[in-house]
Amino acid sequence: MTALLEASSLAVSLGRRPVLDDVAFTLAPGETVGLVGPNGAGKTTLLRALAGVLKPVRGEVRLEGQPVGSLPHGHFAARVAYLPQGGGSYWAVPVRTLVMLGRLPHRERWSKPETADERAVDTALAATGVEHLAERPVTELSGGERARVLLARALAGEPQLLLADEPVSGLDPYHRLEVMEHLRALSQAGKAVVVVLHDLTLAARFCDRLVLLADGKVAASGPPEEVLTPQRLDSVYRVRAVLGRQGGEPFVVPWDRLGDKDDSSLAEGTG
Ligand SMILES: Nc1ncnc2c1ncn2[C@@H]1O[C@H](COP(=O)(O)OP(=O)(O)OP(=O)(O)O)[C@@H](O)[C@H]1O
Repeated sequence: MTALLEASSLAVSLGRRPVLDDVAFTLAPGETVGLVGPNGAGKTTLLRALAGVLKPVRGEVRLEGQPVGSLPHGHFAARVAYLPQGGGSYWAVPVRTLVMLGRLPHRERWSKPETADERAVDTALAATGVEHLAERPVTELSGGERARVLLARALAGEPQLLLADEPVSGLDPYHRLEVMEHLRALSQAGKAVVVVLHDLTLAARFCDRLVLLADGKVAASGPPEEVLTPQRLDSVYRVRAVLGRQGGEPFVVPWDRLGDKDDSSLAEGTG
C-alpha cells in the first residue's frame, strides 16, 4: 500500500547549519505518529519539511507517492493542515471568522460559505471546546483558548493529514486530554496525524508510533513503549522516569535529571 506521507534520506539545513540528517519517515492512513525528542532535536524542522514549508537539501517528501514540491498548492492545502507552534499574531476578527479561514482550500474564490462550510466550522468549534468563544475577537483570548481556536481552524479544513506542532502546549490538563482524544478520533476515522509532543505520557498513550529525534537524527522509532525505554530516556533526554501502566495504558513521568541524585526508591509504577 502507498504510504500517505513518506520521506527518505531527508536532510535539511537552516542557513548553513545542518539540522536534520538521513531521516526516514512514513505514515499510513489511520495512524497517529508522535515526534518526540529534546529541545533543538529537530522536531519542528521535520514537521515543516513534511508540510512542504522547508525544502530539504537531500531526500524528498511524498504525499500519496507524489513529491510534495510538485503538487499544486490547492491540492496539497485541501488534504494537509499544518498547525505551527505558537500560532503568530492575528487581527481582531471573531473566532468564527478565523476558523472559517480553514475552509478556504475547499471554497471557490470570493464565494460565500456554504452549508457544508458552516457545518465543518461548527464541528471544529465543538471538537476543540470553543463554541462559546465563537463571537469573541481572537486578540482577546487567553493563550490556551487561542491554541484551541487555531486547532479548530486546522480541523475545519477536514484534512486527510494533520501536522500539529505542540498543539497542547499551554493547555490545561482537561483540554490537553480533549485535544489528544480528538486527534486519536481523527486517526480512528481513517485520517492521519503527526504531532510534536513534549508530554511523554500523552505521547505514549495517544500515539500509535513515536519517532524519537536526537541531534537531527532518528534515535528510535516504533511503538511508544519500545521507544521510550529507561535507557533512551536516560541517553536522549538525560532523565530518569517513572514508567508504568494505568488502566492498561502507558504513562511516563520524568522524575530525576540524570546525575542529580541516586534515588533507588524509583520503581516501575503500578496501576
Ligand atoms: N532559522 C534557523 N537557522 C539556523 N538554525 C536553526 C533555525 N531554526 C532552528 N534552528 C536550529 O535547528 C535545530 C532544530 O530546531 P527545531 O526547532 O527543529 O527543534 P525542536 O526539536 O523542534 O526543538 P523544541 O523542542 O525546542 O521546539 C536547533 O538546534 C535550532 O537551534
